[in-house]
Amino acid sequence: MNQLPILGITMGDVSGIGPEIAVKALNHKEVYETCRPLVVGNSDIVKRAVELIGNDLKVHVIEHVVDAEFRYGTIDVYHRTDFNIEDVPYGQVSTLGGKAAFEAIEKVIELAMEDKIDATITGPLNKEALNKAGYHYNGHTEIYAELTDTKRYSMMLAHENFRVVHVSTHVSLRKACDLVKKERVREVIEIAQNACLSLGINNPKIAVAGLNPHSGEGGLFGDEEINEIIPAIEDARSRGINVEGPVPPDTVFSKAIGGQYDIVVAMYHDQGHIPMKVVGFQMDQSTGSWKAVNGVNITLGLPIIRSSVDHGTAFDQAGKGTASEESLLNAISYGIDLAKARLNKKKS
Ligand SMILES: NC(=O)C1=CN([C@@H]2O[C@H](COP(=O)(O)OP(=O)(O)OC[C@H]3O[C@@H](n4cnc5c(N)ncnc54)[C@H](O)[C@@H]3O)[C@@H](O)[C@H]2O)C=CC1
Ligand SMILES: O=C(CO)COP(=O)(O)O
Repeated sequence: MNQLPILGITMGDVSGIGPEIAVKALNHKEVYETCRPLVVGNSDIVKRAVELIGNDLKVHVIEHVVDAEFRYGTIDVYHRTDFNIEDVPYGQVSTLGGKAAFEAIEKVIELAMEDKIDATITGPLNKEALNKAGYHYNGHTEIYAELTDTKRYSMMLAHENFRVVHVSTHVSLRKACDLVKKERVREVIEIAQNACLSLGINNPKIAVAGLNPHSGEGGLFGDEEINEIIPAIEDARSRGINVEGPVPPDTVFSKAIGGQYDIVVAMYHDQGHIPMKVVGFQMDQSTGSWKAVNGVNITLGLPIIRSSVDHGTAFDQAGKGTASEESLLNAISYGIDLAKARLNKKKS
């Protein structure tokens, strides 16, 4: 590739830590050596974040992607949604915050669908604010699926070589059990396989977690494994996919971290999220503050690339200048790799 990929970065909810971590990430010179980043969102909010951090980054407002300078020291901002920043104080849920977040996502998706940018990178949304503003979605995943007209998709979390893809995400635990169906499990196995291939992993080894304790213990603790999960695995195997399971959910993640699997298919949100965050989020015992907040959230199955932080809006830390930009840097790095793989695939 002659030119570096163009990344459109949203700040998520403007009352959270999203703007701060966007500005902190773009203060890393090496980011500009690997991609051409621009921020999509309100330019006054970016200026507020620059003031909060106290660095000397300039803000360059653009109306078209071609106007961007992509130069370290200046943040190109594709301005969206006018409002007074006093109306969106730090740490508060507001309809304005929800509206601004949605409009930035809508725009970044449009830019990617029009091939004006190569990947989208998203900051954390506050789902309460989003819904208060009248956008009735559970998160980015569902917004992206609808606005790109995608029917087969799934959420993947990754921390280095540890990857988890989910059969369901933002539903109640009760409903999540009902969503463990052969067709969906098989679909997610295929999505996992394609994700690994696009990351350059040949013949990926996929583990499918069970739903119940000890994967149901032969039907003693639930029959989803027998009726839904095993048939899905057998079906995927018959199509040449290197898949194993149901692996008891209490040990499957340790095995994956130990290098036995390239990706794990988790049956519901917290089954996959908890191990990922135990690994990526590390608290300092002596200070009680976070010393690491790592990991990335990728929506698989879309016609465009969406890579995201895997933490939330952290309203408790908003406006304090203490937020970590690590997860956003992870998301940028993943977005670059996926964009390069995609551009290479288009060429071949
Ligand atoms: N990618 C996204 O858009 C995500 C959005 N959310 C949303 O965020 C909101 C708050 O969710 P919570 O469950 O409280 O999770 P959270 O991730 O915002 O906060 C959990 C803990 O981690 C800390 N934390 C999070 N990110 C940090 C960072 N970059 N640097 C330092 N500390 C950090 C927070 O201060 C808090 O102590 C909810 O509305 C939730 O739906 C949650 C996860 C992902
Ligand atoms: O809340 C999240 C993970 O639990 C993030 O969801 P989205 O990626 O759909 O916004």
